[in-house]
Amino acid sequence: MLKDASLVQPMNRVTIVGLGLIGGSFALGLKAHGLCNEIVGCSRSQSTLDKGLQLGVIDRAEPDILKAVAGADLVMLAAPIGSTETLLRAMAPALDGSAVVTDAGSVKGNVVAAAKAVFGKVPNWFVPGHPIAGSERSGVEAAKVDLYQNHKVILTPLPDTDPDALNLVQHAWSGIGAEVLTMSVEQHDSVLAATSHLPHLLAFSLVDTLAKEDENQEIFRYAAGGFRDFTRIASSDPTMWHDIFIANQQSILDVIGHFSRGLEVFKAAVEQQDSQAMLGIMTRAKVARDHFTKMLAKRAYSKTMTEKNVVFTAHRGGEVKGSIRVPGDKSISHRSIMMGSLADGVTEVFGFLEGEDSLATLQSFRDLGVTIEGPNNGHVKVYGVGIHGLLPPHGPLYLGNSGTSMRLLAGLLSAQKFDVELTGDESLSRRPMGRVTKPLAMMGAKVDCREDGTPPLKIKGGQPLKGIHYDMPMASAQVKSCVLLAGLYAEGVTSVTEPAPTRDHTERMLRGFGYPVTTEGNKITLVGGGSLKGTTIDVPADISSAAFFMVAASITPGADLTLQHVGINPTRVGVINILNAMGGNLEVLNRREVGGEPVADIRIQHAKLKGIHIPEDQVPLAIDEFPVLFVAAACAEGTTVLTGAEELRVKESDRIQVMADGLQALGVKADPTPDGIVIEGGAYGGGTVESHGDHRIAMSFAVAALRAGGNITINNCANVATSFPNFVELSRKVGMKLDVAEVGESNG
Ligand SMILES: O=C(O)C1=C[C@@H](OP(=O)(O)O)[C@@H](O)[C@H](O)C1
Ligand SMILES: C=C(OP(=O)(O)O)C(=O)O
Repeated sequence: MLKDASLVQPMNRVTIVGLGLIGGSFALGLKAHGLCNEIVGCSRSQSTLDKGLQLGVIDRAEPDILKAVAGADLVMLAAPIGSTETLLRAMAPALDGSAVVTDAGSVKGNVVAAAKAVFGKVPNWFVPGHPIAGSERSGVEAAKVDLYQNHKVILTPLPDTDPDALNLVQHAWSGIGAEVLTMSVEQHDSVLAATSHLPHLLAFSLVDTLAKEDENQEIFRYAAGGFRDFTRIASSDPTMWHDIFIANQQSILDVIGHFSRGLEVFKAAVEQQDSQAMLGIMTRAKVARDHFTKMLAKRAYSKTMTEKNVVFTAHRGGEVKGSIRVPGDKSISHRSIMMGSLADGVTEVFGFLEGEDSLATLQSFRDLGVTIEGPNNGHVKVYGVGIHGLLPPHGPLYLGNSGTSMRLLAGLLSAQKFDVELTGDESLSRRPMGRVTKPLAMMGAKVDCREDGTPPLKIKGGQPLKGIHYDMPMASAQVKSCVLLAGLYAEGVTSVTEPAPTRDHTERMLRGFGYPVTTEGNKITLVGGGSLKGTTIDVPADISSAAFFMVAASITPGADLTLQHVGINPTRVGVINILNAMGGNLEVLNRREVGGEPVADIRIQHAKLKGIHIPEDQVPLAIDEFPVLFVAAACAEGTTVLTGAEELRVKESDRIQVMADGLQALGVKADPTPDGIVIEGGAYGGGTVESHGDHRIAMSFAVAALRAGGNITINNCANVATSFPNFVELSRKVGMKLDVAEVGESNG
């Protein structure tokens, strides 16, 4: 048996049994990467062996299988899977345990059964494998040196498989550029039945069906585009696919049954001209397909901190001039999908934020069975399923970076009949969820998190909820909304008191959907058991995104900027109040009300800012704006003191510490305190800062460059897309000088 040390040495001899596209490409890869000194080819066909020698795929041809296998370090079985048992039996006398044997068959259950039939049990030197690569071309002449480059190879070791044998096979595949995964034989066969065997079967069947039609000549003459794309794989090798359909019979029959039921549903929708059902199927399919395409191209749908490091270089200086509209409000966008889904009838949303956070909410409701069209330029159409119409999702709901999605969904889903799990990215997985699981437990919900109170959240379905009064220990709109959304399903009255006013979009929007909610002082109350009626929602521009430009204009000499259609809900205007209290020049113009939310245009001109002690009653009203307000403080004359803001420590990052570190790196005197920060204004330089994957930190330091003595390099900025996907474009439009690059791997 080859031991570990041999892994760094090239193998002495590899024998390929069955010299076609798959075996030949493996041989070429091993040779090209110097992983093997000699390749022996074995085939029943002399002409194949001759071709293999001629093309340089093999070094030696050996038609006698016993001779071919003797003395090999590795034997690759790459013949059609129907012949596996015969070939193993033929080579058995030459296998004394010194060679590792692997295979490349598309089905693993039958290969394992063949090995058992020949050897009594699966030998520990046998490592079943399957490269997920191929082409509709076959034969040794189609072999390609890079066929497996960046392709997946699945190995299905058994409990007894020798770890050294597994290592050797893994090393061979990864050495030729493949990505090696392991899974069980059963899992492999059912996954492949769905993702490979069924599509091939359908392609063969469709072409055969059409070819039998009388007018087939006509059909094929005009069959371009869709037909060609869909049926490319019907040119694959029939013998090989025959063997696969026999070998993986049960899994294939299961998946054909599943597919047939889906086809029947689609057929009925077409028959009945049921537009909602048809659009539901197709939008879900399109989204899923786009998602897979991005995943396969390694561009994640939701940008996370483990991806490439997106680096902003914010050049010192620049202007802030003109008139822009920032994207839609994130809080309102989340809620529009949630309530639109629970409503009876259709809800149309305009101005929806196409950022990763609100898209995570949208995707979750698709996963919960809701048909949602769009977003197309901020237009979303939600076909509400009614308050009891959500369906169990097929897996955990992934909420990316979005705390709002997780906490609000926790409330809403704790009252459903089905179990569901909520997961998120690295940052969200560190954020406290005890603040929602506690009141939900009081209502009778069963929501588990990790021992330290962090996600994932596992919600047990079928729990009857009862209304409670909850006196919130912290000012949090997410906790308030979570309890109120659970309250929709609870028996009796649910009420919440908040220690300070927080954003009231949930209450306003529930009323907009015709659900009575009362607010008396700091107490919000609703009664469970009602229903929501679909409506139209116009999402104003997000004041939290506008805030970056409010500060940018305030600190930049000569600046004069108008921000259009900004939501100025009184529970959100802390940033305007604070900047004006610092001596800022912000005018609120053209006030109007759109769909229950006040909106205005805001004109900001440069002003000399001065440091202040920020009034604590403004803290919840500007909770997301503090990172950029700290930049304003760094540009102000004198000292700015923030207190009562410990909540900032549990956002996407610890925003007090991370901002203090970044400001200090630029030479600003910034002293963090447990519940705030003390910042001395004055001149500062350039430098490199870490955003820790927090969108608001990244954008704040981009703004800081307007007054910096040098350029500012900001690491880990991919998550700007969570709340403000066109931040860079709009920054440049107003005259800021921002460059973006993607480098290496992110370090989080
Ligand atoms: O309800 C909401 O939409 C939000 C509430 C706030 O969080 P907390 O409730 O944790 O303060 C805020 O920071 C977040 O960006 C959005
Ligand atoms: C705190 C924020 O969002 P969330 O809690 O939804 O992640 C934010 O956007 O600043």
